[in-house]
Amino acid sequence: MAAHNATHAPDHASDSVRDREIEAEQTHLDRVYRRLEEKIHEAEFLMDDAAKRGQVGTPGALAERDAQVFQAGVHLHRLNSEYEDFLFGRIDLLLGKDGKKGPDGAFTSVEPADGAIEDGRATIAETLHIGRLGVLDADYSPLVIDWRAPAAAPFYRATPVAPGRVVRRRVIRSKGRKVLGVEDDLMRPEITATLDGEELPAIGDGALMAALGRARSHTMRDIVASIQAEQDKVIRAPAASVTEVEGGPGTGKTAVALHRAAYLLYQDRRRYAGGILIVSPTPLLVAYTEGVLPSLGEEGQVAIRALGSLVDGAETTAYDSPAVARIKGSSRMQKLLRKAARGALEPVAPGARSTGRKAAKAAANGDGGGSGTGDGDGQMSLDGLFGAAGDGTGQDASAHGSRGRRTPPPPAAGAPAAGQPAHLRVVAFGGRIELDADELRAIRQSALGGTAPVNLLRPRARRLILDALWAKSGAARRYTDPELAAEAREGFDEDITTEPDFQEFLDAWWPELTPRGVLAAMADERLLGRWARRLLNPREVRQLARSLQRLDGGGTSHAHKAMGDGHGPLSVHDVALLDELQMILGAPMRPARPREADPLDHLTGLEELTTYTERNGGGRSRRERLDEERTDYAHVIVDEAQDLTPMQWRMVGRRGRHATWTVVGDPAQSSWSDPDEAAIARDEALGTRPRRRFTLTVNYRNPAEIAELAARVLALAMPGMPSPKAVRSTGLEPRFALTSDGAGSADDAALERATVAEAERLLGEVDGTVGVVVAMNRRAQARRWLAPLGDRVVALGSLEAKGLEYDATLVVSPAEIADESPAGLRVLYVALTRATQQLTVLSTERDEPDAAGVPDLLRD
Ligand SMILES: Nc1ncnc2c1ncn2[C@@H]1O[C@H](COP(=O)(O)OP(=O)(O)OP(=O)(O)O)[C@@H](O)[C@H]1O
Repeated sequence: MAAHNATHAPDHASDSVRDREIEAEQTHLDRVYRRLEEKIHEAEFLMDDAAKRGQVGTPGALAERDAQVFQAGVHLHRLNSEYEDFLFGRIDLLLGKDGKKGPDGAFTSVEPADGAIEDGRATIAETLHIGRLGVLDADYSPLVIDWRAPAAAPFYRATPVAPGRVVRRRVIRSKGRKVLGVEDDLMRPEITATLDGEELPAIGDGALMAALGRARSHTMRDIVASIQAEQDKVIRAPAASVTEVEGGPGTGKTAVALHRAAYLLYQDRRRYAGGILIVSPTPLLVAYTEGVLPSLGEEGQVAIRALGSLVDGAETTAYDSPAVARIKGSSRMQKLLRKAARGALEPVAPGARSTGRKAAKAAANGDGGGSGTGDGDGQMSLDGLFGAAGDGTGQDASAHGSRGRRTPPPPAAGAPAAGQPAHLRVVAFGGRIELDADELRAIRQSALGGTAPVNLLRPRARRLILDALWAKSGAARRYTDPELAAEAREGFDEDITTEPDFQEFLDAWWPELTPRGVLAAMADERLLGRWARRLLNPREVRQLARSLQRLDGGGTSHAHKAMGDGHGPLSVHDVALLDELQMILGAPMRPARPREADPLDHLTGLEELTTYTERNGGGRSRRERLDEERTDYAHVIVDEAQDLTPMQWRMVGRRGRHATWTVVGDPAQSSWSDPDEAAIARDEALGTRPRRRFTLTVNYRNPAEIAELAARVLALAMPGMPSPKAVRSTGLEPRFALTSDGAGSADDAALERATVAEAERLLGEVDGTVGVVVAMNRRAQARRWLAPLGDRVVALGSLEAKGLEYDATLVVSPAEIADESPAGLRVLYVALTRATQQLTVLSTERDEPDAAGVPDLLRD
């Protein structure tokens, strides 16, 4: 640890000393901005010059122009970005041991020279300013060191226990071009150091505490000014193979992951041109964190995607009930999907869909809609998509923006109107040749042999059909000369395949399958039962089929009708299934998209493979295209890794087959019920690459009072698991409230009154945000209750709270949250660790509160 162990002298510096120090930093910042302006002019000149070069027309000039425009463009963009605090740090250092300087102009040695301190006195030999980008003066002396450069590491790593050369670390707060204040930590408080003959003063109460005390908004801030030593080690860890980071709530895992992405790009921009993917559990967390990288000067090369949006065209926040999620996430689905993808081609006996249709009708009528309806097995809301019905709060518009809801289903690609043909009849050599149902089935089985992607087997099936027809025609016997036979066969094939009827037959008999179509076909309980034999039990088959009926636009008696359809709402877990199916089916051949023309092509008459214009063209941002196009990244960062299901690990693994990885998570916060199964899938995704493990131990989010309460649930959820150490305390104990005086009634009206009243109270207590966490199936209800309170209050289902934080949190009915799933206690632990300042727990009868209102689960 650095700052919270560091010594910041009591604020003894007088106002005049403080003003003088601020003024000195202002002078430096002015100098930095003057230099930045010069650099902007330089970059603009380069852009101009490059455009002229484009007209020269030789391949060399063209390539040079492209590289130059690209570099100058990136540079200009960075320089032009208005940073809130471009320059945020400073270190004052003793003379280095060997007196050598690095390429950034700073001394390289970490340890002070012998004799740098004598009789408790020392002279400052070097002062470095740290900022978001490195800036060199015209004489190449460092005006600002990039926070990621090796010379900046002591700013983060120095502690009073191991200060190295650092005597004083200063955090500078500025807005635009104005310095607002400074906060100092002394790393060697025992010595008297002088700079330019004057004693080095220490100002303020320390930077970390100042940063942690600030009110929270709806977006995360970067922590560049106060990264702590144990975090810095992770951020700067070499990118080889797999870096695993564990740590409790609030230890900065997400912050560290984001800063690591920026660090890796700085270290080796060329290597990571292949893109960095950050996988986040929810779109809420994506929205919360996506401002951090631009504030660190990095944007284009990093894609932050939620698990529900990793597959193009899918965008969902709807959750399956825990029982269904468990089935869909399990690695048993691999085999089942493979069977379904092959089975979906098979003809179906009439009436086979009746069960499915009945269930679909029930779902359409609202039965089993996710609000606690039993399925006859005595379980809670088994096949409901939590919140799938638009609740209209607008808090997560994408939640209900699943394409299927908003856009009409496209026509069924390749699906016949009247089901599968039972036989094939063609006319050749003046006679009829026929293949009956059994023969067709045998051909299909033979074509399907092996593991090749189903859609890519169609040409093989076509060939086998032609072989069978040719054999039946008896024509082969008529030709003894192989050359003549081959010629006749060619003519035969051509005659048959150019018949529109044959093409129609093929489209119907071997339609091009789509992932959504296959999922929709699995909504048929009878079919699913057949494919799931020995994989799922009958109850699981029923639960899964019912949940997939939402996808099914069907209602015909034939599975194929559903296959091009399936445009109903997806759940987050369906997305991993779609990705798996995409792999099983294989992408059919598509005609190449024509390349947009580069205007310079016309000038030069040359064809470039890619041009800067093209890479940045088409009116779409680089970021947008990165998001859309990439399925293989150079580095993959997985946040909240403890929550990935085995099927999600497979989906993410496919995006990092050649990548290095950073995987951050906390097993104590896992909402997945079978951690062992997930661990196997995680190992498969990460392969046998060597791993480096780090643990983060300090909780920067919760005050000690809240962390202590949460630790009680942790002890129940994972006995023996250590809690991270809270770094500050507010003196405010968590509050316990009841739905009505003493009784803790569970009726909805009483719960609404109590929830709204407490949220209002908390709004009055804090300047920033208030998060109200409820059980998943109360999500829509809570949003309605709280909508009138404005946008400082956010209502969240328990699974959505992951990774987020609020100044104050209200947790509604711990028992309801804990009872929701086998992982309920861990989900409750997540809910209790979201607050930076205040926490209220609201109990109902079900929580069995004691006289002080403390629910059973939270008592000592
Ligand atoms: N060194 C730091 N300086 C200032 N703030 C920090 C520091 N480290 C973490 N924080 C703050 O602590 C809070 C928690 O960080 P973060 O969300 O990254 O933790 P986490 O480990 O991902 O938590 P969870 O497991 O609950 O998702 C954030 O507000 C973050 O900005």
